[in-house]
Order: sequence, then C-alpha cells, then structure tokens
Amino acid sequence: MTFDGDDDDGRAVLRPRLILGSASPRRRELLAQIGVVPDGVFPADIDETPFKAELARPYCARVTLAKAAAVQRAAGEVALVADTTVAMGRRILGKPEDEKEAAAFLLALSGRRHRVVTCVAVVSDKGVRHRVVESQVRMKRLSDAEVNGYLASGDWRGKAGGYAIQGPAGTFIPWISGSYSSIMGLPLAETAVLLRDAGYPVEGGWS
Ligand SMILES: Cc1cn([C@H]2C[C@H](O)[C@@H](COP(=O)(O)OP(=O)(O)OP(=O)(O)O)O2)c(=O)[nH]c1=O
Repeated sequence: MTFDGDDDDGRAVLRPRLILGSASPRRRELLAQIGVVPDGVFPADIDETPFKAELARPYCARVTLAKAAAVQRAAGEVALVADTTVAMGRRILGKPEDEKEAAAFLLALSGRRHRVVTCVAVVSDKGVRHRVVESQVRMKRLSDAEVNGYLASGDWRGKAGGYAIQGPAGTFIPWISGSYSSIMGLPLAETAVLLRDAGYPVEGGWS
C-alpha cells in the first residue's frame, strides 16, 4: 500500500501500487485525466500477430489478456493493460509498419465507417477482470493533399489504423458513436470501474 495524502476529512488515504503494463503515452495521459498516476510503467512485450481470419473483438480481448498474463506485478499491486484495434469489416488494421502501409490504411478508411475496439484489463490479487468497448468512427473522404500532409507529419506512427483522433487527424473525423477515450486508447468509464473493483481509488467515485 502507498500513502496518497489525506482525504477531505483529514483521514490518510492508502492505495495499492499501480503498474501500467503499456508503452502508450496516450494511456498515461488518459489515466492522468482521472487523477491516476502509475507507480511503475512496465510494458508487456507480447506477439500481437492476429490469427488467420481472427475477428477484431476476440483478437483485441486475446491480446489484452496476453498482456495481462505477461505483466510484472507483485502481490498486493494492481496492474492495468489495454489494447486498441481498428477494424474494417473482417479486416484488422494494426499499427502500420511503415509510411506505405499507413497510406494504404488511410486510403481504406477514407470516406467510410470503421470500428475501434479497445479492451482494458485490470489484474489484482482478486484475479483478472476485463471489459471490451467498441466504437464506430466515420472518416471523411480524404484528398491526396490531406493523406500526404498527414503521412509527412509522422503522427500515424504507433497508432492502430494509422491515425490518432486526438491529433491532427481529428480534422478527418466528423462523427463517432461510442467512447472518445476508448478510441484514443483507454475507455475511462470502464477503466474507473475496474480499478475501483480492484481496490484502487479513482476520482469521480463520489456516489
Ligand atoms: C485509433 C487510435 C489509436 N491510438 C493509439 C492508442 C494505442 O497507443 C495504439 C494502439 O496500439 P496498442 O497495441 O493498443 O498499444 P501500444 O502498442 O501503443 O502500447 P502497449 O501495447 O504497450 O499497451 O494506437 C491513438 O492514440 N488514437 C487513435 O485514435
């Protein structure tokens, strides 16, 4: 347990140590938005290759649970891992290997709707609990200048589907249905519930 200051009535707040098993700076930013700062960041290194004909939801849950199984956590600590997957129909669009693949992804997404699936898992002494959140995103039809400009920005690097809604590609997204934070990498409502259930206090738990 870690001392986390006093609550409004002057009582000491104790919370378990939190390990973030993710290299994603977006996930750290989103956790900070709800007042959660991990005590350690240890990304789990796992093979993220989809199985043949694997669909996005089961793929995303499988990869997240593999990250949960690989994360380094001591007894009493809480660990959080997640995975974000972009899907068009039955096709999974991962993180582009290079600019050419990023261009192919953007051209496939241009003028169409796609799905963004994020799975978050929290590991504690109680075991592993996870939630899968699916959102829909419409990307406007992109001009060559927009595709080329975005590719040159490099913002697509390390992003599932080759774009990030929270960056300049936000100008490509006129409509979403679902959870903005989940599209960005971590569904905050579900994450807060999982953390609280694991005994980790989260802002917004006023009820
Ligand atoms: C669709 C989309 C994805 N992303 C990012 C979130 C994730 O960082 C990344 C998807 O890759 P992930 O494999 O989910 O995460 P990661 O490789 O960055 O980190 P780790 O595996 O260690 O947890 O894409 C955005 O930032 N914005 C978006 O709009």
